[in-house]
Order: sequence, then C-alpha cells, then structure tokens
Amino acid sequence: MAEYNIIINELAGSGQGKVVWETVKPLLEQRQIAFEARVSKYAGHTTTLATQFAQQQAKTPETTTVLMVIGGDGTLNEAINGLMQAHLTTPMPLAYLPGGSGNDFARGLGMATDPTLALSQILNNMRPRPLTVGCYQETLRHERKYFVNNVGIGFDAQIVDDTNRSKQKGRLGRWSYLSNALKAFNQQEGFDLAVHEGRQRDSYRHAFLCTVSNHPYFGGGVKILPTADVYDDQLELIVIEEPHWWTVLWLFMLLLMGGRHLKSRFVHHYRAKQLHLLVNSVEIGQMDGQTIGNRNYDLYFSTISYPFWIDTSVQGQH
Ligand SMILES: Nc1ncnc2c1ncn2[C@@H]1O[C@H](COP(=O)(O)OP(=O)(O)OP(=O)(O)O)[C@@H](O)[C@H]1O
Repeated sequence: MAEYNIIINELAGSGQGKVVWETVKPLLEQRQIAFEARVSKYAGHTTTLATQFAQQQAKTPETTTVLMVIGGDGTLNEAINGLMQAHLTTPMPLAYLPGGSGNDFARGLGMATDPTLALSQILNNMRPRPLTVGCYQETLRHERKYFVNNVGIGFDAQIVDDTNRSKQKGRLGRWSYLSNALKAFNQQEGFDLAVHEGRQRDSYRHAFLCTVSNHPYFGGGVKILPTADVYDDQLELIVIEEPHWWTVLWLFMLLLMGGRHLKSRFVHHYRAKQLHLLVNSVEIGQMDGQTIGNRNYDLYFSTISYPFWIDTSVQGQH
C-alpha cells in the first residue's frame, strides 16, 4: 500500500501546476488515498519540503511512502535534490505529475501528460522502478547536484535565462524557447571547452552549445539527443562550435529529419557513464531549465539509479 507526500508548485507552467492539483485532489479523495500536501511557497522551497518529507517515518512498516511532485522539470529537480540531501539508506520513491510548460522529463520517460492518466500511472504502480538520474560534482564549489533532464553551458542556458526572465513563458509556452533562441543566438559567444571522456581529451576553442543530457529532449520537446535514454545508465553530451546562421538552419533541418544532425561535422556527440567538462571563462549555465549562474566550470558528471513510482505501461484510467 502506498501513501503520498505531495508537493505542489502552483506557479509552474504559468498556473498549470495549480490546475493539475485541482484536477487530481478530488480523485485522491474519492479513492480515499492517504496523502499530505504542501504548496511550494518560493523558489527552493520544494527542496526543503522534500528533505523534510523524506525524514518523516512511514506510518506502518507495510506502507510505502512516495513523494509526489506536481510542477515542471525545475520542481522535479528541486525534489530529487531534496530527497538526496536526506541521505536515506532506502531512498523514498518519487512520483511526478507534469504541470510545467516544458515537461521534458515526462516526454523522455514516455509518461502521460494528461493529469488524470498520469495520476493513474502513479496510483496503479506497484513497485519502485529505478530510473537514471544525472549527477555532477563541481570541484570549484564543492557541490553535488542531481538532474533529471540536462545540464547546459552556453546557448541553451542563455535561452533558459531569457525565457525565465521574460514573462513570455506563460503566454507562449514552448514557442517562447524559439523566440528566445534567436535572441540567445546573437548574445552567446564561443568559449573554450575541454571534454574528458576516459582517456580521450578533446578541446574546443569556440564551443557554443554544450549540453549533457539524460534523455532525448530539451527546450520543451526538441529531440536533440535521440539516442539518450533515461532507462540506461549513460549520459550523452552534444557540443556545437560557434555556427553561422545557415549552419544552424541546416542542423535544424537535419534534426527534424530524425536526428541526422548528430552525423554532421559541426556536431560532436559523446555517450558515456562519466564525463568531465572544463570551462575557464565565465559562462551561463542551466540545470533542468533553471539558471545556475554565470561562472567557470569544472564538472564531473556521472549517473545514479533512483526509484521512481510511475508505471508508464498503464494507458487507461482506472
Ligand atoms: N511559490 C513559488 N514562487 C516562486 N517560484 C517558485 C515557487 N515554487 C517553486 N518555484 C520555482 O519555480 C521554478 C520553475 O518551476 P518549474 O520548472 O517546475 O516550472 P516550469 O518552468 O513552468 O516548467 P518546465 O521546467 O517543465 O518548463 C522552480 O525552479 C522553482 O524553484
């Protein structure tokens, strides 16, 4: 039997988080599911709430306590980081109801985005299911962070920053990424990047886009790394050096043709369980759609396996 601790980011997806909660709350009550719900009150609050929930004891030994998060990818990111900060010997399973504007993790997982069906995929799940979560160790700041989607330095982080700043996100949804992409294209300059993968050492003088990903999607559905898979323990990295605008158009066309951009000579593609990235200039970075600031980077990437509580094979509402 499962009981649920629920964290809601009502502001995710410009209010979609609230809509999802208002849809599923009566369904939980109807089915007499045991739950305790808390609303995220400020950026970072979900992390604190997740740690607090993780530290509570389950009511009975037969009960599995699941943390259910309602929000977008940024909220899910805060939740996984909060759960990891609790250092539990048996990690608390994590469930997720997509309520953001991008919902790339749900897409990568193949879970439903319709709230009622997504709830069915959670309530009808019977056991924890391990999924891969990315992790980086930042040696300059001594920080360890976990991500469900991706970490990017440069172009994509610039888009994320512009998108989160401009209030466009609510009005334009995924298209806000596109309009901000044009702006970011003009703003972003090439930077020095070193990539270490095992014994291989590559350096790029004019890196423009550098994204480490746990699954294929970024920017609200762009299938940038088609072979990345949340069900295996590998990460994928894409590096593109400062391109001319016609190269961007060409790559975009190849991308639409089923991921053929990865074969282009302008694109560098890595697939590994561990990666080390070094950037010595001050560049903007993002993690799961949230800016991580302007700084230098010395990042060691790896993966962990984390128990999720979602059964994507459930396709009807029970
Ligand atoms: N009450 C709150 N007030 C302000 N910000 C909040 C609050 N609760 C959570 N947040 C912040 O909102 C940020 C954005 O949320 P989230 O990423 O989940 O939604 P989104 O950006 O609409 O979705 P997506 O990432 O899927 O596009 C989170 O990183 C979180 O820090």
